[in-house]
Amino acid sequence: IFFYSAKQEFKVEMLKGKRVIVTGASSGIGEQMAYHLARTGSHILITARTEDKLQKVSTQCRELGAASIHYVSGSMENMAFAQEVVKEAEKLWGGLDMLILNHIGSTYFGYFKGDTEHLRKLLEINVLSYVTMTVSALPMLKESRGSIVAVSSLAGKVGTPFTVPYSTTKFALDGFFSSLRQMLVVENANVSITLCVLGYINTDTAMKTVSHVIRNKPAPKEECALEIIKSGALRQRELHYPYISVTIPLLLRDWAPDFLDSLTRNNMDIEKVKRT
Ligand SMILES: NC(=O)C1=CN([C@@H]2O[C@H](COP(=O)(O)OP(=O)(O)OC[C@H]3O[C@@H](n4cnc5c(N)ncnc54)[C@H](OP(=O)(O)O)[C@@H]3O)[C@@H](O)[C@H]2O)C=CC1
Ligand SMILES: CC(C)CCC[C@@H](C)[C@H]1CC[C@H]2[C@@H]3C(=O)C=C4C[C@@H](O)CC[C@]4(C)[C@H]3CC[C@]12C
Repeated sequence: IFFYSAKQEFKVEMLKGKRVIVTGASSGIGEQMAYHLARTGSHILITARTEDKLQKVSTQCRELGAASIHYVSGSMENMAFAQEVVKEAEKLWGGLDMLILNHIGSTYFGYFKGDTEHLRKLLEINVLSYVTMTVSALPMLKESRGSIVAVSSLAGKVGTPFTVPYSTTKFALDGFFSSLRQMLVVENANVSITLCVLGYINTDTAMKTVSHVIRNKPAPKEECALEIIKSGALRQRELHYPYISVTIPLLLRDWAPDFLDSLTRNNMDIEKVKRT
């Protein structure tokens, strides 16, 4: 099976002229995904809260060769806004080929003090808005035999310390999208779901939040963004990026969980985490 099932190769033409939504595209990995999509000549709709940043990203996308570029600004705390973004795609293009869910609400890397309200808000932004957009986009995606890409984390597959609310939301994405993937097969719907399991990436937010604590080197956001887009276009079930630093912990997870837990802690300078 290994030798005869040659993997399909990614080609730029796969995305040329495709209609794609990218959320959280005003900075970090989402911004880089918009640039890669622009280079492949896709129709792009980007969203986040900060309008002036979206404007700058749009200008850059136009220069890089996007077939078309639009943005809508608003907060994913609001489910009506999540629906509105999908409706905007329908208005613009009358259909959709790929939905890339990438935004997250801001969170802390530190001690969990039982702040249920923060967790509730984060569940809304990181999970419920993903569900809302998926539900609104599914009719169009079924029609186009399109793809859903959900950006998650190693912290949404294994327990990492200091990320209690964040990990809660990312584990939930695995539950929702893995079960939905099964349902789409049962219903004979040809819509692919890709869950992206990412390790530590060098975005400004991540560097500001954890670079003083995490000992290993972050992977580049540009390459990360490209791998996410490729995995979506190839309709892969999961992306592990960076490959080794995600795949090894996932292999250890079910067989040596305590060992993995200690490995993860040893990778951090725990003394440097603020105790406020
Ligand atoms: N960087 C890392 O080390 C890792 C990142 N990931 C995942 O990668 C993805 C991207 O992360 P990264 O690029 O680092 O994050 P960034 O902080 O750089 O980007 C987050 C994006 O989400 C937007 N956003 C924030 N709050 C809201 C809101 N309430 N409503 C709508 N949009 C919002 C931000 O724009 P604005 O503020 O303008 O709204 C921004 O565009 C996330 O899903 C994250 O979990 C996974 C593993 C590791
Ligand atoms: C087996 C171990 C060596 C691996 C440990 C990897 C750990 C340390 C890595 C894997 C995923 C990473 C987090 C992540 O997914 C996203 C964010 C959000 C961002 O805004 C702030 C940083 C934060 C919390 C990252 C912190 C570091 C994490 C936990």
